[in-house]
Amino acid sequence: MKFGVIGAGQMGGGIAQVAAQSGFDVVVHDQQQAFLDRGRGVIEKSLGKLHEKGRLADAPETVLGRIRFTTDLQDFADCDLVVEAIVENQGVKNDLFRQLGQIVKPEGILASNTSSIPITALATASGRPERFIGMHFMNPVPLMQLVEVIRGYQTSDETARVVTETAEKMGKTPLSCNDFPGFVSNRILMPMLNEAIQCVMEGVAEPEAIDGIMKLGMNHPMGPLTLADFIGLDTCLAIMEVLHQGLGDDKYRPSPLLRKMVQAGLLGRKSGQGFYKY
Ligand SMILES: CC(=O)CC(=O)SCCNC(=O)CCNC(=O)[C@H](O)C(C)(C)COP(=O)(O)OP(=O)(O)OC[C@H]1O[C@@H](n2cnc3c(N)ncnc32)[C@H](O)[C@@H]1OP(=O)(O)O
Ligand SMILES: NC(=O)C1=CN([C@@H]2O[C@H](COP(=O)(O)OP(=O)(O)OC[C@H]3O[C@@H](n4cnc5c(N)ncnc54)[C@H](OP(=O)(O)O)[C@@H]3O)[C@@H](O)[C@H]2O)C=CC1
Repeated sequence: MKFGVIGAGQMGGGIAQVAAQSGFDVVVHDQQQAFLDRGRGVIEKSLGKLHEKGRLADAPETVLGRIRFTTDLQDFADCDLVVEAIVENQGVKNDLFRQLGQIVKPEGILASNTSSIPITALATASGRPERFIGMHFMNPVPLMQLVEVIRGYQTSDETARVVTETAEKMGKTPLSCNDFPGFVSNRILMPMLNEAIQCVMEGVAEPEAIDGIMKLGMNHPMGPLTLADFIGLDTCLAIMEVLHQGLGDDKYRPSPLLRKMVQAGLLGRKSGQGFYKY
């Protein structure tokens, strides 16, 4: 299978890495060479760690050798499956899928790693709704077991079968759900993170205490503010906006503090500062 990934950020890089670890030929796109170089560096570091721990079947160079980096979308013409992992913005994703629908061979499947945006709407933009699906990996992709598979209104059984089997070949556990805002994962996770941010805003406790209470008290591997910083506060805000708008209930209102931090450019780990400094 020829596997395409659009976006060499934290998710796109991780998806490309795990696809290559599974033996697929992978092509990865980003808008500029500098972003591809950064993504390649992150993949190299991750492969090095996994190799050290004996968790890689092939040598890191062999895995890396299966990945081609490009700034040209035309290189996706012969892909069997293309997974998009660019910014969580419906307009930007629609534009990309309009282009990919024209470029990728007609039998190719297009998938989005979106955290919350309606799969059915993106499927329409692609012009091939039967061969369109949500393939939602979790962060960090090399370590997390789940792929949430989201069927759009017109996704075919064959598309769902191919994507489920591909996720299994990547060593993941695919679990499926229907196309509702935030799907299952972020409809349940993100309100908790938003509530933790609201607790900071209201002075309920310091960030360290909020994270400590949830880690030690609920056995969560990361506290909610550490996790929000890890995901990216811009992405968290975008997901809350989709939940709020899509479900029409004020219980999903983004915390004003979350909004303010994103406006200030404090995006978490990726910008060097969020609730903590990195
Ligand atoms: C927003 C969405 O749409 C959906 C989402 O993805 S929501 C986010 C979902 N993800 C989570 O909730 C993650 C929660 N956190 C965790 O599960 C864990 O903290 C974790 C799996 C990330 C890390 O595991 P941990 O047991 O806490 O141990 P930790 O010591 O931090 O890391 C384990 C090792 O993995 C390594 N590691 C971390 N990321 C890695 C990566 N990408 N590749 C390779 N190795 C990695 C660490 O460096 C560490 O190595 P050492 O032992 O050599 O130091
Ligand atoms: N962060 C997370 O924990 C998770 C995120 N997701 C989803 O994955 C997707 C990517 O998230 P993540 O990897 O965290 O984000 P990053 O910010 O790490 O990467 C975003 C990628 O999108 C590219 N991009 C930004 N703007 C545009 C644009 N206008 N046109 C084309 N490409 C653009 C970026 O390139 P550049 O460097 O050029 O800006 C970068 O490659 C989102 O849909 C997100 O919701 C899903 C699961 C978990």
